[in-house]
Amino acid sequence: MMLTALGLMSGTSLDGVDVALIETDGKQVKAFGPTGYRAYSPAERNLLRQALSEAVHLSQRDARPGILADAERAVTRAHAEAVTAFLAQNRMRPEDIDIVGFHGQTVLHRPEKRLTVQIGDGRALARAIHIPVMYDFRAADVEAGGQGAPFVPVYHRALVQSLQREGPIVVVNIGGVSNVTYIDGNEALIACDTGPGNALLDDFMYRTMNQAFDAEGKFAALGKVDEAWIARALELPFFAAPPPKSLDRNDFAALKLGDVAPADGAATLTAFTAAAISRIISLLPRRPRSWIVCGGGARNLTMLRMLRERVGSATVEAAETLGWASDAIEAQAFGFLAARGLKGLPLSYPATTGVPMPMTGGVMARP
Ligand SMILES: Nc1ncnc2c1ncn2[C@@H]1O[C@H](COP(=O)(O)OP(=O)(O)OP(=O)(O)O)[C@@H](O)[C@H]1O
Ligand SMILES: CC(=O)N[C@H]1[C@@H]2OC[C@@H](O2)[C@@H](O)[C@@H]1O[C@H](C)C(=O)O
Repeated sequence: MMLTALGLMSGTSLDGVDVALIETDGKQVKAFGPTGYRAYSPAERNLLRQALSEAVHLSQRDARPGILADAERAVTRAHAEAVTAFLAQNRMRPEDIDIVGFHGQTVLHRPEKRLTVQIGDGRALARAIHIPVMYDFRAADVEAGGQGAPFVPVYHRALVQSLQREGPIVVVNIGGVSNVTYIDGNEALIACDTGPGNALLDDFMYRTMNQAFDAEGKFAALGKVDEAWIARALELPFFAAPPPKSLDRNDFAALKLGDVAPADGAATLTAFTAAAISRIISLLPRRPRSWIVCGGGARNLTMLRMLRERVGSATVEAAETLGWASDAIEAQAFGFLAARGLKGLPLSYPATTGVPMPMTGGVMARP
């Protein structure tokens, strides 16, 4: 049975809520619908940053001490507003949507402690928007001993099904953190986080240039890459570990560049992201022939160039050039995952999150 699924994603970049509609049976995507976006206000972004700091002390997934309760209310409200605006813009009613997939906002990710925390109240959202909501997608996986991330790989596989490209194919998502999905014919999916995405670079741009990010990678293009710094950073044990593996947004925040010219720092951090992504090649069964890049990092032309320089003769294409809605892929993915969860299909696999067996998940809230 085909479902009309609305996916909602608030990623590690803390920029806002992505909204995307798809028609799916949880296996294939029949049609892509409209997309939407609701930016966080500066005050909301600030609240989320504080929530991330406070969440470091959490030891239970459902505890909301201090500012985390405020942050959760703000996240739920922002998502409700995003859905209401989306429905109005597209002249739709709540009854037109079968299910909402609500990721929430990750504030802490510690898979080694079987802990991953996404704030956002699924029940309150269902009541506010009058649509059934599936949420807490990562909970069952971490509880069973999985990494709890990445979850987008099943959706990447569905997207790649209709694509004519030489395999193995890797889909890379460069968000706050980067993750890859390796697809090689009918073999099992392999996936993992690879290291930093844009988060280190964004934080650096904010500190040194008072800018939220390096638009199109123009600033990094002016700088000189410190390859020795990158080689040292890549010695961290995370990079040599085979998949599955996953990261918290701030896992590399302690890496310091020292006293560098801002453009050189931006160039080095951009190259670090590209180098960490290409580091995965030697940990995969076969060398990928085609790389498809999605997430905000696909708009960073310097990052794309640096990735091209590090993947040998393989092709590197931005997802947008294939007609995929790059910014909406994660939101689409959570709509797709909600449809899968509703049907009891697996969301994660031993080779994507390290969960002992293919695992379904998601918690349902009805209005
Ligand atoms: N025009 C652009 N030029 C360069 N970089 C850009 C551009 N637009 C977005 N980005 C980068 O992409 C980031 C946002 O990426 P994205 O929306 O994929 O992240 P996310 O979904 O929040 O993260 P994650 O996938 O880790 O959850 C921005 O913070 C910025 O660094
Ligand atoms: C715990 C968490 O929220 N992880 C995010 C983060 O952002 C990118 C990368 O790290 C990925 O593992 C994941 O997001 C995508 C949506 C995923 O689960 O596939």
